[in-house]
Order: sequence, then structure tokens, then C-alpha cells
Amino acid sequence: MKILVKAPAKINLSLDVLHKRNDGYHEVEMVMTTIDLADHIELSDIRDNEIQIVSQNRFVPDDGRNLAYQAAQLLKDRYHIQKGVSIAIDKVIPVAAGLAGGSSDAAATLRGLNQLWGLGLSVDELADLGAEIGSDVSFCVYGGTAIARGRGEKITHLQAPPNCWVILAKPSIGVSTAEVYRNLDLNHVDHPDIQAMIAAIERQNFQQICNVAGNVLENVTLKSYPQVKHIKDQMKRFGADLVLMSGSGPTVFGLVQHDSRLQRIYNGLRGFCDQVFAVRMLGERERFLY
Ligand SMILES: C[C@@](CO)(OP(=O)(O)O)[C@H](O)COP(=O)(O)OP(=O)(O)OC[C@H]1O[C@@H](n2ccc(N)nc2=O)[C@H](O)[C@@H]1O
Ligand SMILES: Nc1ncnc2c1ncn2[C@@H]1O[C@H](COP(=O)(O)OP(=O)(O)O)[C@@H](O)[C@H]1O
Repeated sequence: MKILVKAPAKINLSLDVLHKRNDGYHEVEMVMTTIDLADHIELSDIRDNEIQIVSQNRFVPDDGRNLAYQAAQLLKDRYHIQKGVSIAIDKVIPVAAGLAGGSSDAAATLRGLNQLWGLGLSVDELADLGAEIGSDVSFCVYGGTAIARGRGEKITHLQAPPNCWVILAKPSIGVSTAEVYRNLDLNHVDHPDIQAMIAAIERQNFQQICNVAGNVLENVTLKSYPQVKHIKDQMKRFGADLVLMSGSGPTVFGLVQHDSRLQRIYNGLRGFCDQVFAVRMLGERERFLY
């Protein structure tokens, strides 16, 4: 049997880091939302009792380093599954981009194998398993829009932000999340107002969302990679309503409400940046509920 699952990327509308914890992780408070830029994953039964990763993308590991592999291994171990699976990843989300591509592949694999292997797990159980793989995996199991706390795995659902375009531009560098957190100096950060972001989403106030958005990791990545600053400046100049880096970067996203400005920003960015996407937020329309 074969199962197809969609693995959408996320952006962080706001990202705050509260403190460094004793376990080495950072306590965060983030507002995240899934966007219509997705990897497609095909899960197929195979004869041998093993996990195979198939991907055309040379940046995607095909062994135990792959987060989708880790998701399958976790389910096999926890539920004593004596079956094999082939995981074909059609990679659309740029790798090491701050868009949670690997985490979303892992989450999609958890959802898909739950079906393929008839495990009958609830979405909350899958999210708990996801937290064992990575901090962003629980959010990706649910999708939609949410506040993520703890190290990212404590999820509170929110309604979708008002409809708008999301323009993404990724410079041709990859960023290590661990390194960005390591270089963060919590004595010198401007904390975004997460409560104001939540209120703005609840009131469906697009302008207020743009006013209060912030990401404490942005300056860390900007310092090491001036290309990111250049993209930010250009996206602002072309007229995006909000311009912010997603997660640990280096992808920069712009929010735009009016269709008329979209083409201008997209074309302007394509002039000097290879990877540019214009997509919609998925909001809560495609929250995974099973
Ligand atoms: C920054 C964020 C924002 O959404 O996303 P990305 O930029 O990676 O997409 C996340 O916090 C990333 O989550 P994720 O990529 O799942 O992180 P993990 O694999 O769990 O951790 C990678 C490394 O980042 C650091 N880390 C991660 C999460 C956290 N709350 N504190 C940390 O200090 C740790 O050094 C850890 O070893
Ligand atoms: N399925 C996967 N897709 C992409 N990268 C993966 C995957 N599994 C593991 N990785 C590894 O995870 C690292 C982070 O990738 P990714 O999840 O795309 O970025 P980010 O953490 O910035 O959102 C990459 O360097 C890559 O080697």
C-alpha cells in the first residue's frame, strides 16, 4: 500500500527567547503558522524490514540523520512494528532555511505511518512523539497557527491570521539552528511582544500583526550573513507590509495584503535571489485533525 502526505513549511510570525535552560535548550515563546509551500512524501510498504529514504535533493540525508527516518524508527521501536517502509521525499522546501522542512517531513511521516500501519494514535499522541525528534516537530504534526512554548513543543492553537500573501526569499546559504542559538546574547535582545501578536491575530488586525512582529534570532544571523540584511532591505523597498527573518534563518519572509504589490516584490527579488516563492498562509484551514 502507498500513502501520500503533505509536509508544509512554517514561518515564525514572532519568536522570543526567554532564557537558556539547564538542559542546553532555550525556553521560547513563538507564534507560528503553516504556509502553502510543501514537501510531498510518499510512504510505501516494502518487503524488507528496513527504512529506506529516497530523495533527489543532495542536501537531504538518506540515512538515520534524516528526521523522517527518525520518525519511522521511533514508531517501529515504540510499537514493535516488524515492517519496512520506503519514504520518498519530493523536496520543495529549501533545506536549512528556517522553514522547518525536516521537522515537517518527520511530522508528515508520523501522520502517514499512523495510517499505513493502522496504529490508531491521536494527533496529540503523535505530537508528543514528535517532540522526541525535534523541537519544531510537534507544531508540524498539528499545522495551522499556534503559540509554541517550552523548547517549542508546548502548543496552544490560534485562529488563522487574516488572509495575505507570503513572499519568501532564501539566499544561497544554509544556517545551523544550534549555532544561531549558541551565538544569541540574551543580555542584548529586543523582546517582541508576543501577547500583542496573539491579540492582533484574535482581532484579525493585519496592520497590528505587522507592527508587533519580531524575531530575537534575526540579529544573530544578520551579523554573520549580510546577504540576509540585503534581502530584508530590498523587500521593504519593494513595498512588503512586514519583512522578517523566519526562525534561525536565513529565509526572509514578507507579508503583503494587496495583490497589486505582489508581482512587483516578486520580480524585484528574482533579480538577485534564486529562491523566491509567493504563497498563501494555510492558517487553520489545513490543520491536521486526525
Ligand atoms: C529556530 C526554530 C524556530 O522555529 O526553527 P528553525 O529555524 O530551525 O526552523 C526552532 O526553535 C528550532 O527547532 P528545531 O530545528 O526543531 O530544533 P532542534 O532540532 O530541537 O534543536 C537543534 C538545536 O537548536 C538548539 N535549540 C533548539 C530549540 C530550542 N528551543 N533551544 C535551542 O537551544 C539546540 O542547540 C539544539 O541542539
Ligand atoms: N527530511 C529532511 N529534509 C531536510 N533536511 C533534513 C531532513 N532530515 C534531516 N535534515 C537535516 O536537518 C538540517 C536542518 O534542515 P531543515 O529542517 O530543512 O532546516 P531548519 O531547521 O532551518 O528549518 C539539514 O542540515 C539537514 O541535513
